[in-house]
Amino acid sequence: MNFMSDNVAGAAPEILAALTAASQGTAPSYGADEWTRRLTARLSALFEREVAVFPVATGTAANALALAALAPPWGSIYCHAEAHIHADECGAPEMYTGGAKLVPLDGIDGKLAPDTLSAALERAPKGFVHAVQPAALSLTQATEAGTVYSPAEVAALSAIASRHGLRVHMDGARFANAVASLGCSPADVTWRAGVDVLSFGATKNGALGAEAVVFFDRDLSADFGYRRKRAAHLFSKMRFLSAQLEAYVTDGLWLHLAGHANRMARRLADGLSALPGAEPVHPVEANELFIALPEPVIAGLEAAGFGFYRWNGSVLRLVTAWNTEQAHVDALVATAAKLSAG
Ligand SMILES: Cc1ncc(COP(=O)(O)O)c(C=O)c1O
Ligand SMILES: C[C@@H](O)[C@H](N)C(=O)O
Repeated sequence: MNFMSDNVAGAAPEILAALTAASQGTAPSYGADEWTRRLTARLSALFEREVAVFPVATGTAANALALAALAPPWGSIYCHAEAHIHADECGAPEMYTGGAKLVPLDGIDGKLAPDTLSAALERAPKGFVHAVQPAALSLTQATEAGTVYSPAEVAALSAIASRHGLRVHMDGARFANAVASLGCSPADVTWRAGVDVLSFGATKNGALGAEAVVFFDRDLSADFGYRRKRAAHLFSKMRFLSAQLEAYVTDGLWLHLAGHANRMARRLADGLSALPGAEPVHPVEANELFIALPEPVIAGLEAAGFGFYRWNGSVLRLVTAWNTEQAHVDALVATAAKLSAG
């Protein structure tokens, strides 16, 4: 029973069926296929705006290449200190931007606060030739702490960024979990709130391996095709990425899958939080939970074969997925309760 990450889950049957269907016969390559054409139309409808869509295979590629479209080599990119682009992408954003500097900022529960961003941008040495120049803000939605930004919170941060001439990127590796949690429209929490480009994630939520860079300001995507090709992310059989993504956003599958993951995280958090010595670290607003438990309980859960990250010390990270079984959630809680009872 593995709660290490939503990355450990398999692919949803609807996605696999779409791949099988897309594999019949031949199709034009490098994105000239019908699935890729339809995907752009579907995402334009979903976001209520004509968008430019570029499927890639990983979230890191989506983030790093999207940021390269927003920040020049001499630019700076403001993000949360726990942001995946800062902590877990091995310098890919810095490489693909040609050297832009990430500027990590602290924030409670994995979220940036307007005052923090504003103060950082006020003190940035704009026009000083010896210093990197503020170019982009990157927000993670849902965050690495399992929290979400409301549309108003995104809009407030984007407004500050815009006042200082920055563009706004959203790392949406878990965008579906955020939208399912917020119950808002995808447009309201992206372009209507000032976001210029979204890394639209699907891999963690039922796809086999597919992400899409979605430009709400299509002018910013003018050179992106070259960036993607040069980064070796232009798939010759693009239809197999696009078929996954098309199925993902058809009939609300993406939100159905994310809603289940979020409900399982909520159930897990409610069960564990009731145990003696349990200390939740962040609010549970999507499909991740961070909780401190007594060491004997943690060791007992590990011995019982449950999979999770020891995030730091006695704090665990547990992540649920589109197919997390309620019985597994209840088994973990019951085992922890038994261990707590000594
Ligand atoms: C918040 C966040 N962004 C981006 C990524 C990158 O995705 P990938 O591992 O596919 O490069 C991850 C990976 O799990 C993630 O958790
Ligand atoms: C790298 C690791 O954090 C991965 N992004 C995950 O969420 O599981």
